[in-house]
Amino acid sequence: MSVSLQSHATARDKAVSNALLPAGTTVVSATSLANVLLPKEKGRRCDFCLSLAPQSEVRLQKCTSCASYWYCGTKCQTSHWRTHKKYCKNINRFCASRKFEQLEGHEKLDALLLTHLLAECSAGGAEEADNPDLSLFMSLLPGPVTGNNAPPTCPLATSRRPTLLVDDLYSRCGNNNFSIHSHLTTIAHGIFPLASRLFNHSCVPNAVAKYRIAPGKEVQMEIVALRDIAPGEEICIPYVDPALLETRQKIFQLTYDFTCTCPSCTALSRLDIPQPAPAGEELISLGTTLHRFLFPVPTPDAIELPKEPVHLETVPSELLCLFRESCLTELCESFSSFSHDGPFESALEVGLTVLAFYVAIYPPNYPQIGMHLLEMAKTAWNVIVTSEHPDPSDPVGVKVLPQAQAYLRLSKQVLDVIGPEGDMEGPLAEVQVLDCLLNKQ
Ligand SMILES: C[S@@+](CC[C@H](N)C(=O)[O-])C[C@H]1O[C@@H](n2cnc3c(N)ncnc32)[C@H](O)[C@@H]1O
Repeated sequence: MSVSLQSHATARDKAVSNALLPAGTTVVSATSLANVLLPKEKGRRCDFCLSLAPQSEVRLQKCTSCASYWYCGTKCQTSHWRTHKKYCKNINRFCASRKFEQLEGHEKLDALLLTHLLAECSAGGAEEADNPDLSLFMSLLPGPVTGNNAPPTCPLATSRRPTLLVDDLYSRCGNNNFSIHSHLTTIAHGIFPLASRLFNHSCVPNAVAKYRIAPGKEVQMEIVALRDIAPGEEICIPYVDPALLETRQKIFQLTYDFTCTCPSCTALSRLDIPQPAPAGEELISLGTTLHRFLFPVPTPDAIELPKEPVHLETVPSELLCLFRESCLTELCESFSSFSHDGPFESALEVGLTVLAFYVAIYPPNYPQIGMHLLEMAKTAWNVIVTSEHPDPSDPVGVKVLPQAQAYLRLSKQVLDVIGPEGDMEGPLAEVQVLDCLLNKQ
């Protein structure tokens, strides 16, 4: 393995690289011990491999016994039966019970994940000693949420009662629960003990988790280096979205029981971020100043992405009020609305400000930056194809085409580091299609 554990002053251990790991390297790859689909994905995706139902009319196969679990084929259904048979007969009664009905949405998901985990513990050959993944899971640090708060679980049909206590399992679930995502959309939650054992959190991480989803194959988590990682350097991943500038420290304390001391949190604790957050016209005007500060180039097509994380201390003090969560939320909503419904020119303007925020908040090569640049390239393409050309000597395309090409080039530069992820036919395929269209112009 390219990493080893060393002791850490406050986090028990940390993962350090054994050699130079170039950007894009898969540091660790693992399958889940247990996972659960989000309710919105039930029936759309296979409950075993998590892949989407084919686009055609071919439907997923239901489990004929409970009719509540769906599979893309016999192979997945057979593989899932090893654990699914433990709760298949009882799951519908459990989900219709008052104690389950009364739970909040996220607690229902936890209850099902815990049920899947218990089924794994009681499946044949799954005693802790026989199952390295299970013993690794039990070696994880328990979180601050103690077992007494464990949600109800579905009764299991088994003569082999799990020897592990529900409370002990649950106390390790909250702080070791990954959001499985495809192209940045969360589709499921999962337990990946090896990644949990190895990686601490940073809001300026040098690696991220991605998931490979393919029909008939267990979902694979890969931890990918975002930049070159030097030998002996600690490898950290983000536990929560670093864009949660105001709430993330609270989440670390409540869910993970630590205070983050990464360079971004240290800078934020020293800076005096003024209240109230700007909104409306003032937000647009300050946001434009932020993008001019971060991209001091004459035209948008000359933009280059910084090679190092932006130090928040270097941002002019009159722009610090932008680092309230409501600012990015408002700008992202405007970008999304303009890029869907137009005017597309306005989307490009707001989009540049969103890009400036992302570059200030996320480290280089962070997936959100690449995905946003792809949306910018698509929007620029929409400006070109929807514009009327009243003056043939000055078509909009002459101005916007270089922008579209620049955004696409930068998007590819970022997304290539992370490589293929999620369901097939993702953003990298879109980059290819757009590349053909733009280079024909
Ligand atoms: C998934 S485990 C990470 C592996 C852990 N270091 C170990 O030795 O098992 C998560 C726990 O590690 C600790 N941790 C993770 N990141 C940390 C950080 N940046 N600072 C302090 N503690 C951290 C917290 O106790 C957290 O609940």
